[in-house]
Amino acid sequence: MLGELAKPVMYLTGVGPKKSELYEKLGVKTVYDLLYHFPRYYIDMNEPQVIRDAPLNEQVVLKGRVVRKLPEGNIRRGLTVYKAIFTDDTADLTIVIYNAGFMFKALEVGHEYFLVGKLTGNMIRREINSPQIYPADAEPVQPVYRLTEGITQNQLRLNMRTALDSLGGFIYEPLPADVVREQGLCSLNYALQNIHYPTDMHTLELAKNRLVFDELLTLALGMLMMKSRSREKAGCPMGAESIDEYYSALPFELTNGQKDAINDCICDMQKDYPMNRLVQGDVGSGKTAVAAGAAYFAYKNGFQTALMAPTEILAGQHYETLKGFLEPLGVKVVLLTGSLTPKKKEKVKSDIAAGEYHVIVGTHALVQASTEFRRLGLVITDEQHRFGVEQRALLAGKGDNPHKLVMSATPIPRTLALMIYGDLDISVLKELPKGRQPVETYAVTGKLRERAFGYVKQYIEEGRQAYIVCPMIEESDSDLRDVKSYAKEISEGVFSEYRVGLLHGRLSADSKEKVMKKFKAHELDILVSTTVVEVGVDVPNAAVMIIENADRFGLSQLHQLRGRVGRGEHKSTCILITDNPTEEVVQRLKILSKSHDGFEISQEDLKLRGPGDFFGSRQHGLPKMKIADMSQDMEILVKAQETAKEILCKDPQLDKGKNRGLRELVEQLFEQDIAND
Ligand SMILES: Nc1ncnc2c1ncn2[C@@H]1O[C@H](COP(=O)(O)OP(=O)(O)OP(=O)(O)O)[C@@H](O)[C@H]1O
Repeated sequence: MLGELAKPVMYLTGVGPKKSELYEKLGVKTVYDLLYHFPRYYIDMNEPQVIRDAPLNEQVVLKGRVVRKLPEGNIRRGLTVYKAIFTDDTADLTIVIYNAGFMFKALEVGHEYFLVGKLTGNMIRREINSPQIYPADAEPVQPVYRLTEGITQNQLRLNMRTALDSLGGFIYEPLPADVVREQGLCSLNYALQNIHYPTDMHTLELAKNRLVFDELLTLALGMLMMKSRSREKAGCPMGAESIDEYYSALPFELTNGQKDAINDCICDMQKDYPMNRLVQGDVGSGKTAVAAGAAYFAYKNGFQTALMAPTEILAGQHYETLKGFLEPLGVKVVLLTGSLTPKKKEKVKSDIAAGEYHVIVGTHALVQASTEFRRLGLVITDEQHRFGVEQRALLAGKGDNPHKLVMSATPIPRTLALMIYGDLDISVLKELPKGRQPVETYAVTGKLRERAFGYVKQYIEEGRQAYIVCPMIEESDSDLRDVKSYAKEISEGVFSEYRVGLLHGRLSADSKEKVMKKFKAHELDILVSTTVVEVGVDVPNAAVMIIENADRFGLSQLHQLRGRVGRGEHKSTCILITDNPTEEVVQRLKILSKSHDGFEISQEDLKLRGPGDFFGSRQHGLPKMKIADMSQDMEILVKAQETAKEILCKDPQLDKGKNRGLRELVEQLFEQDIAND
């Protein structure tokens, strides 16, 4: 299908072997890769500003002519400055170029140019330093690409032009004609020409829409095909056992959401293909009780359950919780982590293989090839976005195609969740357990730290516990707080009469576990910690949290951190301290004082910080997107999903001739992902 496009870039006129090595650093090996190396942004010269009105100290686009070139000056050795006077008849300015004599020489008096750069000086004497200069007949929208050392913007543009021209206007169209028509898309040929060299912003929009649609459609097809493939295989169908005794043994009444989610699982696990379900719930919504219910159902049916957590701390905690819920009912629970001694590990593993344990909780050690199960029926993963699709598949490969349950607190819109977890069904825990009060949240400057400490004291005196979170482990050159010196300072100073513990990621797994155990058992009053407490740590008696350098964290992360308090019936407080109270920081932190809804907060975070890492595909284990941004391209995402469903409904394996191009796209996208890992 690729034909000409599969040719190595080396064979393009103007590239050659040396440059093609540099191109590899950009992930560009073939002409196809080059064409899909999309611009980061564009410079639009369609509507240049007039010099007289152009603002100072901002990026501007100007059009005019060179009036005069001034004699060159040598500021010091190795630094030559070239100047020219430029006008558009509303005002003049001086172009200043350092060292790049070739650029200066190319300027011709009387000729017209576009200048792109920052105007400095004042309204009487304007200057533009080292501007980008384009002849007046250049293409009006100029792409700006991600580069690597040795390849300049102009070279890349030139090579791109050559690549586009070499295709002679013909590019294989992978989408079926009816899809292109129904979705009102432009052709792929048009899209590729115009994503690089749009004549204006409208053509760019058309091109972008088409390419984003292609990418999201491919992704949606792939995810749906994975889902249906897993349904083809027989699973571990279970019988309709009652789990009433689980409900009655719990120390609390489940919320309706929790009950529905457990029922969803029970229903799924009775089918003859494996369950693939995501339980999504905001911080503290009680996902573990859902997991335990599903595990108990598997137990009643004579199957083992494996629960995989992202950290040792969490694995330890899940182990304690599940033991508490399930052992009174006769279920044997065991913890299997990387930090067990080799001898102990061997023993635990052989007991698991012999079927001595019913529920096995652990970290990645669980996925190691050497762990054998006797009768694995259910695999639960916590916070799956840290694992990714392939890892999940690895664990699921054990046993006889077991049921799969994923728990996630990541608040993402449903459509997006469907895409990210496209191969999963979703249960959402909408409400929090009864009696929870919203965590009172204050954003203050460091000046109020003493008062914040006063609050903490008050809580401790009432029998509660406190977290203090800092961004760093050790002291560094930055002004950021670190847990080590902080813990020392407060335990020798303001909190000397209390028990202070220290937790961070560089402690050994054993020490981490010990500290967490002590904190859980209320043998510590204050835990000074890095963000290792962020995900899932559950100590309901902890009711106050101070977060230092709060401006360093994203809102969603702060929401996760804050979610460590307010998990019991006690009134709770979270104090965000910042020594950088700019207007923007204050606005951002205020959102947390107002909202307690993870979904709303993540939307705000998106608006303020842009998609960033949160939607980074690596986090979700999805193939990398080249142009689609799943947080921004929501409308196209929905259309792509609908189209994918329609196509697969008629042609589940994309075998038909007209869908063959799509099939190749799917294979390419998913294979590439595996290759990159
Ligand atoms: N229905 C309920 N009523 C009262 N308490 C509950 C209920 N369900 C769970 N809990 C308790 O609420 C706390 C939070 O539950 P859990 O740790 O499962 O939350 P989570 O959804 O995993 O949250 P996070 O994403 O923050 O880790 C636990 O102490 C748990 O025992």
